[in-house]
Amino acid sequence: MKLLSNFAASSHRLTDLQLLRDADVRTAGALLAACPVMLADAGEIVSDAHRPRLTIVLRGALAVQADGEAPGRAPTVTAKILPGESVGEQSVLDDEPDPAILTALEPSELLLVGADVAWRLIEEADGVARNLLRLLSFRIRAANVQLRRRQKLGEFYRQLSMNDGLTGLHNRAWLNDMLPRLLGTARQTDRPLSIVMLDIDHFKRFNDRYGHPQGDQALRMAAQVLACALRPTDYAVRYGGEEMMVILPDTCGSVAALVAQRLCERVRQAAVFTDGTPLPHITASFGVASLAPGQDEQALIATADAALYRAKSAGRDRVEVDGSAAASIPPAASAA
Ligand SMILES: Nc1nc2c(ncn2[C@@H]2O[C@H](COP(=O)(O)OP(=O)(O)OP(=O)(O)O)[C@@H](O)[C@H]2O)c(=O)[nH]1
Repeated sequence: MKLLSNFAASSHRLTDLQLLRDADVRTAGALLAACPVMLADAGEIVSDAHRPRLTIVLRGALAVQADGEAPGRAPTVTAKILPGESVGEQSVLDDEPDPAILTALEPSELLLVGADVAWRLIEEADGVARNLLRLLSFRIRAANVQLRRRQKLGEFYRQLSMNDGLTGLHNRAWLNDMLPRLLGTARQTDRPLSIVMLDIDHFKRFNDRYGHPQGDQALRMAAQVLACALRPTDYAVRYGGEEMMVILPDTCGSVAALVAQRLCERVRQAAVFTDGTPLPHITASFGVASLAPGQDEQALIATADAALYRAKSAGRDRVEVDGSAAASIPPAASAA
């Protein structure tokens, strides 16, 4: 930066400065008179990493870049400071150098006010403290809005990472996070919890015969059946490939078997359409298990999987519950 003059010798007016709006300009003028007015070239870094100070833009513009950027990453511009505006108030109040990086966006004239003068302005020039409070309050509100936006965005991406892209159901990451918690709640409240594992029947044949996109459509349809048939307190998860899981909190095995039977019928009855053309109906096999004392999530899933395997072996398109064949639905005409 190049020294142009002190503020008293410059042509800039105090009343154009945001911090001095409606303030005691006579006192402020006397305090600022000796402060240097500097000329910064476009792209020049003008921040002082060693001392707290107020930088007031008289002409041109400054970019403020947050500190702590990862090396090699393009820094993020968090604010643009225009003529009349200032930066560094927080550093003066904290008596710490400003960690932000200030860069001139164009040839700029800057008034540099050291922390000692800035404090005298606050204490001696009426109106400066009020303007400073207004400014800081505005910045806090703007920072809060930005924070809320980031939180919402973070939540959006978190949700996205917890959902299966094809079916919209919860995914395995969600299951790994949530199932232990749901089991914990069931144990703490001494309430039952059941799960249903389901697997589309002869899905390989369906894919081979009608094509993978049509198979995808069948998976979406099955997911929709689950989403529509369950209570708001139940959860549907895409467990893997063509296998899905339903979690039924507060539900004993016999009720879970009825739910599974209802799902089995609805999957069988639902039509799969591609481009408006109906394809043969699909079926699915279901295994039901209820949380037993001392059982963890792995054991619970293994029990439901074993029941599902039995439903497959018994002819598919049916429901099997825990160890016993508690429910069985006769197979209907299917694509296979
Ligand atoms: N279209 C489609 N197919 C999938 C997807 N994920 C898994 N599959 C297919 O699902 C089929 C599963 O086949 P298998 O495990 O042999 O089981 P199946 O043919 O359903 O036979 P059973 O389970 O014994 O009734 C495989 O061909 C996979 O490619 C998917 O996202 N989309």
